[in-house]
Amino acid sequence: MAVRVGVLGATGAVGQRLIQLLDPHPEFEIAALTASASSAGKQYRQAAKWRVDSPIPEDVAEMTVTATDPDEVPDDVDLLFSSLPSSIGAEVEPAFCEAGYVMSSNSSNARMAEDVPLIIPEVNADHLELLEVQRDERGWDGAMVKNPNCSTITFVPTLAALEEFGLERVHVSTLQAVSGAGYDGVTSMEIIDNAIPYIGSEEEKLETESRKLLGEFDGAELSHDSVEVAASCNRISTLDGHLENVWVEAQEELTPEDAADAMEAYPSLDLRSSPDQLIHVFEEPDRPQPRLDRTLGGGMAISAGGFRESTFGLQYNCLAHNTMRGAAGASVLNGELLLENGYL
Ligand SMILES: NC(=O)C1=CN([C@@H]2O[C@H](COP(=O)(O)OP(=O)(O)OC[C@H]3O[C@@H](n4cnc5c(N)ncnc54)[C@H](OP(=O)(O)O)[C@@H]3O)[C@@H](O)[C@H]2O)C=CC1
Ligand SMILES: N[C@@H](CC(=O)OP(=O)(O)O)C(=O)O
Repeated sequence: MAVRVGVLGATGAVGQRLIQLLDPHPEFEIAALTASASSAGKQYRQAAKWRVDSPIPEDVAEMTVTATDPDEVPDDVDLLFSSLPSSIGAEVEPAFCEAGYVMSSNSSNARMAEDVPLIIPEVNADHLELLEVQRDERGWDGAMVKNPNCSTITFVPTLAALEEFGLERVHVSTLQAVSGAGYDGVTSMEIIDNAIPYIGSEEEKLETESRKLLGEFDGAELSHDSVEVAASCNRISTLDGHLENVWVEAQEELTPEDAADAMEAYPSLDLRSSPDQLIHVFEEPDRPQPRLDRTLGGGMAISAGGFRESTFGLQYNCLAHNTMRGAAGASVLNGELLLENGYL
């Protein structure tokens, strides 16, 4: 029987992607949709300005949106996907977990909290056991799992593939699509014929979340990895797909061929939304490119290419679809991991 799920922030850009992925999902059944007070009580088709590139699912369109309040969500909903603005998430997500709901959240609040697992299933599924610590400390029947920032998700799997070489220092520079800023995030007058070398708090997120993801969980505490990470983030005028330039200094000798082989061999999982091949390695020097490569693996694969030796160690480029692998798809994958591990 399918698990009954709810979407918090269901009318937003990420909420709509979540509905697009969850509606046909064989393991999940959409049973609750929440948004702000101005949407509560409306039919979903009236509350949401549907902008996703497939028709609005008819059964979802007929559902009534409720306020984002634990008392408004039916008790037989077992899993919540949250795509709320982080300031709202910080207020309401703990109340849902306290009320017994298990939550897979995309919002950035609490990602760095010591007892909150920040998960990319193919990289650190073992960190999920941190939920036992979380439940002990907070007295929750529910649980909270986070997925990282979309730019973090793009480069961390490639670093995980190189960990055996002893990562010391990483520099990453991003070229981020406009969809990452949301529908109203940057105006056409700002971004056409332009690039913006600033995305608020993004650099700090890449630098800290990456070390948490690559850290070790010993059954009681999570220690962050010692690799030093420096990031520089830029908005460009692509629609979807974050492209990143990465430089890696390692303890061991790390040639371009070693790196390409390690990434190609890095395993995926057999969760329903995991791609068959997690990291696609391109030999062509001008790939990956956002328009050509963002939909690989149904938008859930990472791609990499342009491997070369540089003054600052190994250099390469990587890419992922920011609203699929980087947001809604990442939350769904974490929901599948929670299901597989008996949390639902
Ligand atoms: N856009 C993207 O590609 C990415 C976004 N994210 C993150 O995901 C989250 C959502 O982003 P996005 O979908 O773009 O945001 P949107 O602004 O498009 O959607 C926000 C959602 O939250 C609801 N909401 C707003 N205020 C409240 C409130 N006071 N109480 C309850 N619900 C409220 C909105 O409801 P209503 O329609 O009623 O206002 C809407 O459903 C953010 O934390 C963002 O940083 C992460 C990665 C990528
Ligand atoms: N800041 C990201 C999207 C985002 O909302 O990130 P976060 O999930 O960390 O809030 C971008 O602009 O591409």
